[in-house]
Parts: sequence; C-alpha cells; structure tokens
Amino acid sequence: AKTRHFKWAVEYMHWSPDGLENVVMGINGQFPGPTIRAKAGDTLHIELTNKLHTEGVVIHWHGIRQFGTPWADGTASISQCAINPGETFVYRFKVDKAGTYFYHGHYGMQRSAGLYGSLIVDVAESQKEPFHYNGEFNLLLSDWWHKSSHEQEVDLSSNPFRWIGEPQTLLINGRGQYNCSLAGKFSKSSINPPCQLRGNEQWAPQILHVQPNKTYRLRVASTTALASLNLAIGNHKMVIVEADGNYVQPFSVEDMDIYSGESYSILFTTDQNPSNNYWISISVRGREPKTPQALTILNYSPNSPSKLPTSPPPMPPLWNNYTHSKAFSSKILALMGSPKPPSNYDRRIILLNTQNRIDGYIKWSINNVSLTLPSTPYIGSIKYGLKNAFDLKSPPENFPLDYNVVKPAKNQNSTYGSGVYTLRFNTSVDVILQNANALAENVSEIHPWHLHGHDFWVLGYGEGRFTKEDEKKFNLKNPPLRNTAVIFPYGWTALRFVADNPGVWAFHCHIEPHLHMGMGVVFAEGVQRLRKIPNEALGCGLTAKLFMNKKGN
Ligand SMILES: O=C1O[C@H]([C@@H](O)CO)C(O)=C1O
Repeated sequence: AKTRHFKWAVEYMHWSPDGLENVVMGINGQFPGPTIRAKAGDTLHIELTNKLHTEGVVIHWHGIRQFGTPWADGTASISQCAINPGETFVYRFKVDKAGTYFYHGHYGMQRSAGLYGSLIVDVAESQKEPFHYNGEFNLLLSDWWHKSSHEQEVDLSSNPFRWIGEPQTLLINGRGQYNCSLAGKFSKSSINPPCQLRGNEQWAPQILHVQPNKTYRLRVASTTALASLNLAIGNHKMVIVEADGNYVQPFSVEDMDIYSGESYSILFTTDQNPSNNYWISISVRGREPKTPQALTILNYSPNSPSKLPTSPPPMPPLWNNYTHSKAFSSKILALMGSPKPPSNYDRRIILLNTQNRIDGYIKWSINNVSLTLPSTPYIGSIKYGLKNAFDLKSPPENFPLDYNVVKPAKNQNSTYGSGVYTLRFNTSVDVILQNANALAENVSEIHPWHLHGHDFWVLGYGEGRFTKEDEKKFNLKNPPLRNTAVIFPYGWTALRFVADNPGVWAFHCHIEPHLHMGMGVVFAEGVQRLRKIPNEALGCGLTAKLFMNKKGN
C-alpha cells in the first residue's frame, strides 16, 4: 500500500459547464475537480488550500468510512471547522475498500456550486475483481443552475420561500448543452437546434470510444443537488455489479435509476451493429422533468464520433412511474459472500420526514426537528464535554401514533434543533426512514438518505406507515450494503448498521436544498475512544476558546 500525496487549491473560476459562461468552484483550475485513483489499502494525503477569499470550505469523501480518522470526514460543524480563506487543512485517511466513490463540498451549498470530483479505488495489488472487463469509463453526474448557489441559499432561507426550481442542465463529467441538442434532428423541441461543436469546448460531451465485441465497465456516481436520474445506453443491456463500493449479485436491466449520493458499476458488451454509434442518456425521474435529457455518444471504432445514432435517444420511464423505480431498487442484492447484518437490533430509531413551517419559513424536519448546525464541531464539543455547544437533549426516537403519513399534517409547525443521537458503541442500530405527505396535498417526494462513517444494510422498503409487523419481511439473507438509500413517496425504508466507528456522523437527505432546509440528523458513537483529535480541525467556536484558555496547547 502507498501513501498518495495531493496539493489542491479550491477557487472560484469562470467556466462554461453548459455553453453559458458562469462561475464554478474548481480545484487546481479544473471542473469537476481532479479524479483521484488509488488502490484499496492506500493512504490519501490531500493538502487542501482555500483560495476562496471570502468563505470557508471543507471536502467530504463520500463513501469512505474514515475508520480511525473521523476528523477527516469533511463535514463543517460536525467533523471539523470550515477551513478559512488562505488556510490549508490536511485530509489524511485510508481508502480501505475498492469501489466507485466521489468527493464534494459539505459546507453551505458548495456542492451546488460545482465542488466535486471522482474518487476511484481499485482492488489491492494481490486482489481480483469478481468480474472481467476489457476497459472502463467513469461518469460523474450532476445538475446545474444558472443562478448562483449563494442566491439559491438566500432564496431557500427567505420568507416568502423561493424554491430553486428544476436544474437548467444535467451534466456528465461537468459537461452539458443548454442552448442546443446533441440529438439534433431527433430533438422534439424546436428551441434546441443541433449543437455546433468542435469538440474542444468546456461543454462538449465526453465521448465513450469503444471497440466492437468487448466488455466495458461503466462507473457512474451522482452528485446532483436535486435531480434523481435514469441512465440508459441505447440498444445495450446493462449488468449492475457494484453499488456504493459494494459488490452486488449481477443483474441485467435496460435502464437504471441513480439518486444523488449513489454510485454504481455497470458492465456492458459492445455486441451491436458496429457500423453505428449509440446514445448514452440521462433523464430526470421523480420530479416533473423540466430539464432536457443529457446525452453523450457510445462511439464504436472506427466510426466518426460525430456520426449520429440511427435511432432517437432512449425514452426514459415516465417521471412518476415509481413501480419501475421500486422494481430496480429491489433487484439490488448483496453478492454471495458479502458481510451479513446482525440478526437483531439493539435500538430502533424511526425518522419521520416532513416538510414544515417555522415562523413562516419552509423547512424539512425529522420527528418534528429541523436540523441547525452549531458553530462548534460536534466532534470537539462531545470529546471535550462542552455544555453550551448544542442541544444536549436527545432528539425524538419516533413520532405520534395518530400522525397520518398520507395526509398533510394537522399541525404543520416544527422547531429547530441541534441534538445528537448518541449510539452505544458496537451496538446494532435500525433506522426506519418514514416518508410522509409534504405541505401541499397529494405530494410526497423522493429523498435519498446518505450515512457518513458507515455502510448500512438495506433490509427492505414498504408502503405507508411502518409497523412492527413489517419486520417479518426484512431481508436478512442478502441485503445490499450501501451508504445511500432512497425513500419512495409515502413509503418507508429500513436500514441496519453497527455503531463501530468512533466519531460523529451526519445522516441526511442528499438533496442539497433539503439538507439546507434542515433535513438531517447527527449520530455520535465512541467519541471518548478517540485519543487525539488534531487541533487544526477544531480552531473555531468553543473548542478554539478552550485551546486559548489552556495555555501551551
Ligand atoms: O423542498 C421543496 O420545496 C418545493 C415545494 O415543496 C415548495 O415550493 C419542492 O418541490 C421541494 O422539494
């Protein structure tokens, strides 16, 4: 195993992600940020310098569990203080499991501003993947707004509330087309004429060049701020083999859903007519699509990459065809030989997701608490037993029996909170994510929930309100291990994990505006087992005061 060193500078820069010039957050002059490639067991050493001039920054390594290095998780207010302008913070951690990962900003709405990139971990030198392929591609999916993330943040925090709306463009590896369509003559809308591209534009699509009769691995990860996506490769079947850095029982599909925070590996074989090229398409699911499909080309050698496919781009399933989405999710099962969940739970926490009002401001709440992050990182205030850093009362474990999850709430008001669920070390924890009706009647949305510091087993999905009876249908035989799981409208999702990683871990909806509106909780476990938290992570809030008072620290 190696230690891999990186020196990164984060800054705002002019860029044209979709043909319109805008401002993005870049790393070392690149958007998306550089792709990290490592081998399982390697240590990454990333010196991150904040060149933003007027705001802090942190980077979260999504899917990396950070065993023994919880201060490197990159969550402002939770695992560290935001890095101040001009300062450098060293992220040093081990990548212990092969898989498809990514990294992104986790402060304010910096992910929406374009602070993200790919992190690919190959199997260790002596290991083999449980499948074969001749070549691979990596697609990082995102969504793009022409309004700045700062303006979006103000819009979401205002009364009256201003929703950010649907993205203008979907991006594949940071590239999309706003004013034109790659589909040209196939494009149904007359506003989007065929694109005139030379290929060297920042917004030119990244073409996938393939040879006939080979098998390729397509890695995909979604770091969208909002959009749930459906991916298809025209005329080609896809075999899913990995999800969130865990191998799954291979299964074949024509199209697949991917929610924000998820990653997959897909195998496909170039067994179609080699004189044609084919579409790769990304479309919006789960919200009424107002954003055009993102497209790129699967280019069979020796065809010209500019040769248009002979048929129109794949037709995605209807945006609200949840039966289709649920069928896909339920096909994801662990590969034989994967770690199994404990057969029982020590504690079950039920988390009701609701849209609420607090003093007229629109928020999201969990068991009627809308998360507000404190100014001192939890990891420091818990370790040092600071009393006034956050709400010391534990948040609710459940919600009232008479709450009807399929109707708008009788009382739509909620409260702010910063409390923590303290988990007993090494215990088995069940989390039931319970979806409900939003503020408006007959509305319930998809929420992809992401857990830091752990993978969890997805034990099952169900409709309506979860009851104790439902646990009889849990899959304890081959549930998939993941770090992100979706709740479907009006449904529930059951997860289990072992609280075996000392640290403080965010668990939240990966939709950026929803997190901003309070849709998350905080878990803490075994914090007293941490021997030394680097002071550089805690130079703000009450921990900074503590260090100043303890002279010589
Ligand atoms: O949080 C959200 O707010 C809007 C809508 O519910 C209110 O405008 C929306 O679609 C969300 O997902």
